[in-house]
Amino acid sequence: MAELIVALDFDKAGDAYDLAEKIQGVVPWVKVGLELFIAEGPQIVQKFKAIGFNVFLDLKLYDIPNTVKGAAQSACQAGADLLTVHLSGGRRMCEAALEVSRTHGEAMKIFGVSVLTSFAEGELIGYDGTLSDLVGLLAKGACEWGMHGIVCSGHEVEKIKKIAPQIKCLTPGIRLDENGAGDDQRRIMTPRKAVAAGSDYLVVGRPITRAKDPRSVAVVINTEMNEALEELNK
Ligand SMILES: O=c1ccn([C@@H]2O[C@H](COP(=O)(O)O)[C@@H](O)[C@H]2O)c(=O)[nH]1
Repeated sequence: MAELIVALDFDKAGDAYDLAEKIQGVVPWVKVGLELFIAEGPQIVQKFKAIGFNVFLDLKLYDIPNTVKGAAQSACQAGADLLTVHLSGGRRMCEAALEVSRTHGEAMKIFGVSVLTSFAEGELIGYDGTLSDLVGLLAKGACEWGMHGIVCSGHEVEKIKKIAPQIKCLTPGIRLDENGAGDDQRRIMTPRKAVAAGSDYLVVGRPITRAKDPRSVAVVINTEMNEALEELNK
């Protein structure tokens, strides 16, 4: 089953709650990212938990292992269900976050960010290969290290699932119109195609948060996701 996560990229708790109220009952997860977390602090996580949402804390940690371990501990205490670290932080850094998760019965899952969906081919400094190859390489590491999941664009999901069928894929860069996001995202995909490719979680921000009727857009996305799943299970 694929699940929808709505990215609450706001700088005020009030705006985030207003949006969360509109999607309650339709969407099981909210994402708290850097903007909201820095503005409101870790208590924001508990507040969304208290009103029934699972919380994806997308802090994309990248630091020395000891610092990441401390940050993961704080995230776990705040009540996050899922935390991100950058896979490019390497084995020891990712394992430091995983150790915290294991100490707490793996209640908080650790997902590794591969290559941000805002990158297009040729944009990574000092790297001449394809982004798909780089994601594949990082996915192999993620599997060896025991990561719970990988953050990747929809275009890399099939490749990752071939390398590691058991690992979860979380996909941002979701757009209802696949012809172009017209924004900062570069590797985009429709909800239907991302689920058909095998993605387990779709993260959607602006297509829902900036819509006139966020709940209706969330319903449309859920419908696409369910139809794609039914097609897969035929
Ligand atoms: O590679 C990545 C990793 C994380 N994100 C996050 O997902 C949402 C996407 O929001 P949209 O408004 O739908 O573009 C956002 O919070 C990012 O921080 C990502 O886009 N790409």
